[in-house]
Amino acid sequence: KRRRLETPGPRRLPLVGNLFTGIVHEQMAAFANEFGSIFSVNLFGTDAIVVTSVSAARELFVKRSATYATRLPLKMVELCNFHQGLLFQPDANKLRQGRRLLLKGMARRELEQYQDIIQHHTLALLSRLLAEPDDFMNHIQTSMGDLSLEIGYGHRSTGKDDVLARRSKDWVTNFTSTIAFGGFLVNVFPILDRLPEWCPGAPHKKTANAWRKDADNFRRDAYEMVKRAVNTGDGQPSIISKTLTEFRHALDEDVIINSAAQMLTGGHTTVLTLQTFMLAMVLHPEAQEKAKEEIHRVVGSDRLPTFSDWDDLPYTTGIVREVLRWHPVIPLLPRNPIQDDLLNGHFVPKDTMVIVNYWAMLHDEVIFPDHAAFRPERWSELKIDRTNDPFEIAFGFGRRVCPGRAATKELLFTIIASIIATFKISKAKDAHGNEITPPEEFTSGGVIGPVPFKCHIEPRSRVSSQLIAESIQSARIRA
Ligand code: HEM
Repeated sequence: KRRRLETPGPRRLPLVGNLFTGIVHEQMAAFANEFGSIFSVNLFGTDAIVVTSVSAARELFVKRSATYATRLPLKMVELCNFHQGLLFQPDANKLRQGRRLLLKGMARRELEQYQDIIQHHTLALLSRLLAEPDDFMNHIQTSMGDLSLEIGYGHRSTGKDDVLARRSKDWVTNFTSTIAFGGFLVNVFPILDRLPEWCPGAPHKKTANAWRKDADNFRRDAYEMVKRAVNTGDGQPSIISKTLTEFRHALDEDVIINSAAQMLTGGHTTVLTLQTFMLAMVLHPEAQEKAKEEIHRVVGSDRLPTFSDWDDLPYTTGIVREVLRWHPVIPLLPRNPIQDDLLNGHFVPKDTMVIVNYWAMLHDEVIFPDHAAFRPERWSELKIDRTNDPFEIAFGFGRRVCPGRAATKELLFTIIASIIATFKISKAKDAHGNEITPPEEFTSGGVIGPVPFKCHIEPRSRVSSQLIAESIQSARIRA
């Protein structure tokens, strides 16, 4: 018999529960003002707990990590067999193995061996921005997708016609579509899966069958490609080739296949974060100018910034943190307790969906006054610590914290600082010469990014274009 949640929360309507008609994570954050940082909601009959403060998140996901380390898959994720990666892995042993693989593969000291790959794709992005600036949204996606594919599988994309890169892109797109609660009706009403495929209420079945087949084939083909190369001794350095060479016997083969593919979907968050950065630069030219002055003063104009400049560029690091805070790419993500629990004296049954509201934590008005504004200077005013640093919040907590966090910090800083150093990003103009101000509008779903917008991108000077060309040349010589 279903027991009702006793945790206080907003009043529900019959059948539908709490209706969220606007931006869900913002509306869920607003309820915290009335009900505190842990409250309950009902989503079309499913009871859920929402967590909106860092201290509450640490209490649950760090102190009570054994209870809250699980994340149950949404129905569509399960139907597509996408829960075999890491994000929704239900098997504790496979989860441990998969996390070991990625944490080891993506550790900062490991990344040093991939410096040439990171530099290659950073420069590829800069040169694409130089050649076809209007297509910047796609360039970011292509460059970051290619980067993940090369670090993960040792495969260097040959460009638009590269079959593996296209299949990888499809896998990432399909995976991210399934993880939005409202993206498929069957996620909201799992009972719909009992309908036969021909029934109008079950269009998800055909999609799930096709996506499952494509993903299973892609993940296996990509893995077999590396395995063959390792066996013949001509594998390029990559996370999988290293795994196969160094600790193949400690891991199940299906864990290697699925965890590596999860890295590609994880990498998509950097695409959306960099697109958010571009929007911030168009809307806040003053921030862009300050960062440019800082970079030119500290780094000079005869080399591109690298991660070793992090400590010397506080305003630029403020931009990186503010981009992650302003519109976090993952605003919400669930966890589920593996046993009944008590929260502030309120009963939480096993398997309840506990929604972590990262957006609410990063928009806490007490910690981040004028929270909706993009203000990189707030990071010089704040004493940065675990209660406010986006690198300690936007990447999750405890046992399930993002394994890509250290790599992302390095990558985002290097690319953002390099773009600011070499390009001026400003508003595009319409046919009459009027500036077009893009709206601060974001997609909805499990991972979010800005809706496509236009901007004007030009090299800061002839020296900037030369710097990009020379960096490409010297990278080629080194390779
Ligand atoms: C801006 C960039 C990124 C953000 C904001 C981000 C954020 C997150 C968050 C919030 C989680 C859930 C953590 C939790 O439940 O406590 C997560 C998990 C994960 N992330 Fe990231 N991530 C980013 C980049 C990456 C990258 C580059 C990778 C590539 C390896 C990656 C791979 C993963 C994986 C595999 C998981 C699942 C871990 C698990 O469930 O145990 N992420 N990420």
